[in-house]
Amino acid sequence: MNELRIADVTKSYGRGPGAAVLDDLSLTVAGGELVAVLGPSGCGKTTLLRIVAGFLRPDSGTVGIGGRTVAGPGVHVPPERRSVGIVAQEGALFPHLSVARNVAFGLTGAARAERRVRTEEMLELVGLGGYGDRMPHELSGGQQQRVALARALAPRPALVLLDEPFNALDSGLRNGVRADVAAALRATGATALLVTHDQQEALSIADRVAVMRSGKVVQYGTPQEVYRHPADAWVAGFVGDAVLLPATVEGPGNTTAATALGPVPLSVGATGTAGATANGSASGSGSASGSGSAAGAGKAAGDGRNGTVVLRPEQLKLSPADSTAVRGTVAGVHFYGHDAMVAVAVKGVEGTVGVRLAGPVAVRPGDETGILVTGEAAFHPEPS
Ligand SMILES: Nc1ncnc2c1ncn2[C@@H]1O[C@H](COP(=O)(O)OP(=O)(O)OP(=O)(O)O)[C@@H](O)[C@H]1O
Repeated sequence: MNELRIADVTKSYGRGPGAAVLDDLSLTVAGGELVAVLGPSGCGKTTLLRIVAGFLRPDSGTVGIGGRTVAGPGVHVPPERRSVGIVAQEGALFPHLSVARNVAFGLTGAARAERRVRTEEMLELVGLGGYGDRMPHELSGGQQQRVALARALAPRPALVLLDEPFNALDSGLRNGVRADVAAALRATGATALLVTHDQQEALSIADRVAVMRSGKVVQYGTPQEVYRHPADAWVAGFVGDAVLLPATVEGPGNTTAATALGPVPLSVGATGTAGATANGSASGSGSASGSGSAAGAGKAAGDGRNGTVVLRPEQLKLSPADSTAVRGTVAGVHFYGHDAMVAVAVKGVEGTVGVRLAGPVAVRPGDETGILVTGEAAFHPEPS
């Protein structure tokens, strides 16, 4: 299978020391896997993709595709010889060529009949069978992106690189096209690296997510691992809405933390006492584990240790104001259709606490309410 192995890659655009855009970055994508590189604008995602594609050379480190080194000391295989298919953000189809000729573009070595069969097969795969004679401008944005994927997959590349491919699509269309693209990639067994700054996109379609910050992979794990056990408070906030509470470990076995919302049970290993890593790096390649290892695993953390508890808004519930729960005041209600977020001001918490509600919202700003925590939380000790 076509594994992608990025090892110790460093790249700077030459603005002196400290200007490294990629900082000793390592990441391994197993053959047939779809990995999303998720990070904020400017963290180096596109630079990484361009190095893998061969449009840029790393300052140091190596890139291997399917066991062959394509970039490294003294090695630079040009892009067209890397067996890499690329799906760009938008507008990447040749406007003067029909859909079929766009898809067939990379099939130069094949006989004409074979090209026709492969082209139609790829268009079927992306749900556009019979569209071969259309011109790109006769397609919607989502259809154009699916043609771009068909074109990338047609020559059976070892690796497919997708650079924010759904950015230009409106939100109604985006979910459907994402799912179709992920399904098409899986159907061909292609190894794929998708770059995005959209956490929903990364979590919903990738097998694993590499969270990038300032040129480094700070966490690498399955979507659930990254969401449930974020490596640090920054990752927690970046991959979803997070409630961060100052906390002190307490209780028998250090399994609970005292917070402004009352005692919160900590997930196994969350204080480093149960020996489990919580950031999912154990199931990764080992080459891209988070530097801020989740929950302080391995660090001595015991009763009285201070840190931060990370909860998700869906772990919080409202209860009657006269219940025994911790009380707060509703500061705002934001309705999103499928759910709503209620912001609650709680004594001892900076800002407000977000509570996600799936059903009807019975509270209004100014109301007193009780607030309950359900489930377990990750704990990040303060550095000692
Ligand atoms: N050709 C270049 N010359 C100099 N600096 C560059 C060049 N290309 C990118 N940079 C800088 O490198 C950093 C990383 O850029 P890159 O495009 O890789 O980030 P990104 O994570 O893809 O961002 P975005 O999501 O906004 O596309 C940025 O600070 C950017 O300004």
